[in-house]
Amino acid sequence: MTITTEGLGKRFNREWIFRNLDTTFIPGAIYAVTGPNGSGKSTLLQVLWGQMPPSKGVVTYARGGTALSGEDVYRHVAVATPYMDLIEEFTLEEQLRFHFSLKKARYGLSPADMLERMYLADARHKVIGNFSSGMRQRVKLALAFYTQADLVFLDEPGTNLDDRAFTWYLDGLRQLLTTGCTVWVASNEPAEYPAEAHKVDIMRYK
Ligand SMILES: Nc1ncnc2c1ncn2[C@@H]1O[C@H](COP(=O)(O)OP(=O)(O)OP(=O)(O)O)[C@@H](O)[C@H]1O
Repeated sequence: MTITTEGLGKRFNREWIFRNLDTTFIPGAIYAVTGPNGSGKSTLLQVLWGQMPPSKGVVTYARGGTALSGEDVYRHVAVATPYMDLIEEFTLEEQLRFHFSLKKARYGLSPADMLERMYLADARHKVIGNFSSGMRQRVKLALAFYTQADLVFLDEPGTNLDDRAFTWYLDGLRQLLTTGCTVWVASNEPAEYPAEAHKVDIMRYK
């Protein structure tokens, strides 16, 4: 899917978070959205995936040359963000089964395959409420990686990951990039995205 922004801007009250963003995001590419804390990286991602309306300008979506309504974009989106909640009362297996009863899985994976790939098979019957912060982050990333989606938004993906989990994340990201989807990584940490990522420095749009 191609996303085009024209004169895009977002403000909260009187403060412009970003403005005058004219960009085309092309399928199969990876974008690193960079900028200091509080500069607007998460806000830009939310505007791009249609969760938040812009204050100015437009975002248009096209899939295979056909325009797509902003209201239908959510069907093609997978997201992992710090403010996204998992279902605390579910076990990991229930969480996966629930999510993938609504969304199609990527790579033809079953929940059992996913548990193996996430190195969390031993925690399949543990309730999410008792997961550590690093385990939660792996679940969020796995849901984003393993959902069949054209657009994948990863906000601060390396948060709380230990070295082994970070390697798992980078492997998953690399594999994702072979599928032709478009990926956004909002991060100030260059290790969290490959060197070929196109940079979108939010500070240029203040
Ligand atoms: N719903 C909201 N209402 C008012 N202000 C908001 C709202 N959401 C975000 N902001 C403000 O917008 C600015 C950008 O926030 P955002 O979370 O997008 O930054 P960020 O670059 O992702 O930060 P971080 O690196 O800390 O995650 C901040 O000043 C924040 O306080």
